[in-house]
Amino acid sequence: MSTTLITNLAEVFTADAQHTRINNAAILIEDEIISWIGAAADAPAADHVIDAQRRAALPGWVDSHTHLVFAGDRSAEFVARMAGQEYAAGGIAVTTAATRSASDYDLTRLLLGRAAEALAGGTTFLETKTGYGLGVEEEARHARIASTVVDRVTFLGAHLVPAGTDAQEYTDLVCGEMLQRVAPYVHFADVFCERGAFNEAQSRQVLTASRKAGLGLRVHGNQLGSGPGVQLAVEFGAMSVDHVNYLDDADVSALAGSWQQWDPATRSGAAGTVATCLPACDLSTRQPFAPGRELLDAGVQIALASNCNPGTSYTSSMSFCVATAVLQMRLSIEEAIVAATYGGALALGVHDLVGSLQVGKRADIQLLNAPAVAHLAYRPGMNLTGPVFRAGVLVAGRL
Ligand SMILES: N=CN[C@@H](CCC(=O)O)C(=O)O
Ligand SMILES: [Zn+2]
Repeated sequence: MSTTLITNLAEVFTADAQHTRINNAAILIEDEIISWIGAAADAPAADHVIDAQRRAALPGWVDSHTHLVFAGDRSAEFVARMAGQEYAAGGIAVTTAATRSASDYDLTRLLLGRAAEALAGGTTFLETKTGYGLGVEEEARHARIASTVVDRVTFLGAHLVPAGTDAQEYTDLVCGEMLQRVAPYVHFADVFCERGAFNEAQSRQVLTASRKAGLGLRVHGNQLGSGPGVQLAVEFGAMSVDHVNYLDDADVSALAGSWQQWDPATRSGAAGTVATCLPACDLSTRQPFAPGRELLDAGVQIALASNCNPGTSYTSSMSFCVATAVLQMRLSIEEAIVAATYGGALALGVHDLVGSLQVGKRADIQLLNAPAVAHLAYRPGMNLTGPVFRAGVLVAGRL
């Protein structure tokens, strides 16, 4: 057993249930686990000592929603959108064509590069989705490649009905052979329940089959307009419903109802459906921000994620998402950090492992080149990520 003490921290924000903040602090790591946190003056001895030079520490980001297995470029679509064009689900087909023609080597190389960018930005736990294959062989290939790089993989065969294919036939394929082929590589299944993608009946079919296959469920819902996505997610006990831009009172009540058996003070009980807000996507598609403030006030557990993908949100910067959530969505800095760490972990069902700095949790820690975590929003657009530790090992940045 080896111990490492990170000391001389100006501030530690733990992202625990009480949003505990400790000034002049230190963190002790035993192998890959946090074994002690407290005032630096009281710190135990350790085999190795790291002087954090008055930096602030917080948990590594848990990015619970990305689409990183892709090739090609859609910057022209983005430029057209900035000139007034509306975002439509059909853009997915452009990336699908480019991704299908990329070799395993190229797709892996591209994915590794994106995962490294995320890590350098402080993301220590990463989910990604398939969904640019849209055929049995391609979806299985993308799932297999993703499973070699990221922490959790989500099957999103139900992203778009490929051109020239009958919607019902394609949904049957997703729920049958495709699901069977990807299942060994994935943890979750997702469906894009939206106008131009999958309707309520088709989404229901995908969720039913995926649940039967033993996968955790997620839904892309209420992104481009109001619709049945949120209600379906709650009805099926999905772990998250993501986007949530267009919610009515019944949607918010349904989400809040799903958390009734959860005690936020002890973070115990039966978890409901996390509402995942994607502020970088909202900006890039010129959609209204998801009502994160209202959801929190209603008692809903929320997550913030990057939704890094070539169509709607080509950034993996969780710091940018946190700053935007504070500046534009009226979350406090503590609420935004918790949503981007513990909230993401809850959405992925890994909250006992990562997402907060607590004794017994994996030592996924990012240090900021700043004395307080408030600088994440106070200095928006600045790259403040310093050394990043994953399972107690320095994996990015410099001491
Ligand atoms: N909304 C569906 N899927 C992605 C966008 C995919 C694309 O346009 O390529 C999203 O989460 O925004
Ligand atoms: Zn998405």
